[in-house]
Amino acid sequence: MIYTVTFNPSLDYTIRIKNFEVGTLNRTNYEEIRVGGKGVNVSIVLTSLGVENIALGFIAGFTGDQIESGMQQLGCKTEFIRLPQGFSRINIKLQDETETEMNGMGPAVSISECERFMMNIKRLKPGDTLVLSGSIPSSMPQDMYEQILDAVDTDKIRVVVDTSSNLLRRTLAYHPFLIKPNLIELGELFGRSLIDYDDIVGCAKHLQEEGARNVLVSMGSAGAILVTDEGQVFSAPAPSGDLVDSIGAGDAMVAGFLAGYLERNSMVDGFAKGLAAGSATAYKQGLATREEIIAIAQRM
Ligand SMILES: Nc1ncnc2c1ncn2[C@@H]1O[C@H](COP(=O)(O)OP(=O)(O)OP(=O)(O)O)[C@@H](O)[C@H]1O
Ligand SMILES: O=P(O)(O)OC[C@@]1(O)O[C@H](CO)[C@@H](O)[C@@H]1O
Repeated sequence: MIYTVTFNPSLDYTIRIKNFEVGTLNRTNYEEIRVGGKGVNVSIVLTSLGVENIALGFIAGFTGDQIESGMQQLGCKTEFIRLPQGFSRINIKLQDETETEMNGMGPAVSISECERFMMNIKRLKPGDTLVLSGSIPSSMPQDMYEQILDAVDTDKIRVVVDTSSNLLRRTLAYHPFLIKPNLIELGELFGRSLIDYDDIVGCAKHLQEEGARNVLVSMGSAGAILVTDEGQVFSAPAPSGDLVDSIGAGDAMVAGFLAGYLERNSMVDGFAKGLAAGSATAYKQGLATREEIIAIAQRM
């Protein structure tokens, strides 16, 4: 079984405003609300690809109800812990010439609720996959990912981590099966901006020395590079297409990678499906469906 973890799921309110101006009234010319949060997005794409999974995390209030029912309508299995107070966040994605994101702080999570969450982790079995995605709300212990990794045997459970650079680095000592930094996050980890192929591969290998097994570096329109624990390096540009909205492309890539990898335990299949799922998502509004991913994969 694959379990995805999203501590702070969201409703993503995507709006377009022509010539957005700060400090004045702006009106939208496009708006849409979708269920979001990194692990939630991974669950939605996995489900669309026919890969069974369970979404874990916390929800609260009317927005939390909407997140849960929205996911269930998409066929996802959810086992969220419902918080007694507050509401799950609404993240604003403002599209103008550029993309501006305003992510909410989300509801407060108490220590006892964190302890309750840890009970979920105890039930993981050898062969399961655990996807740790996204930020940790400020109300929660910032070592929550480490607490989880302390409780699982990462030799027997495949752990995938996709989170901000500082939280990501703290998980490396636990030997996660896969980490997926984007180019900016990888650059933050090494204190410089990365553009050179050899430099990127070198940094990925450095993260392996720090403990990561496989490192998938996503590079937006430039595609991705995968450095495996067997020393192979795969790299490919993104398949061609017209960018519509890249939000969730990284999450789709994680889901595509897992779906592709788990079919035959093949890194190259994971890499190809991850790339297809990421770009298929970037070329449409919202997350790509199975059909859209297959269509892109067929012309790669
Ligand atoms: N503009 C784009 N054109 C084509 N493919 C893209 C584009 N943006 C993203 N992708 C595809 O999606 C993959 C992941 O994208 P990206 O590197 O932006 O991840 P990310 O920063 O984690 O994304 P996000 O946080 O928005 O989910 C890329 O490797 C690529 O295959
Ligand atoms: O605030 P976090 O947890 O870092 O990221 C949350 C988020 O921006 O990531 C997803 C896209 O990857 C969105 O659906 C969601 O709004």
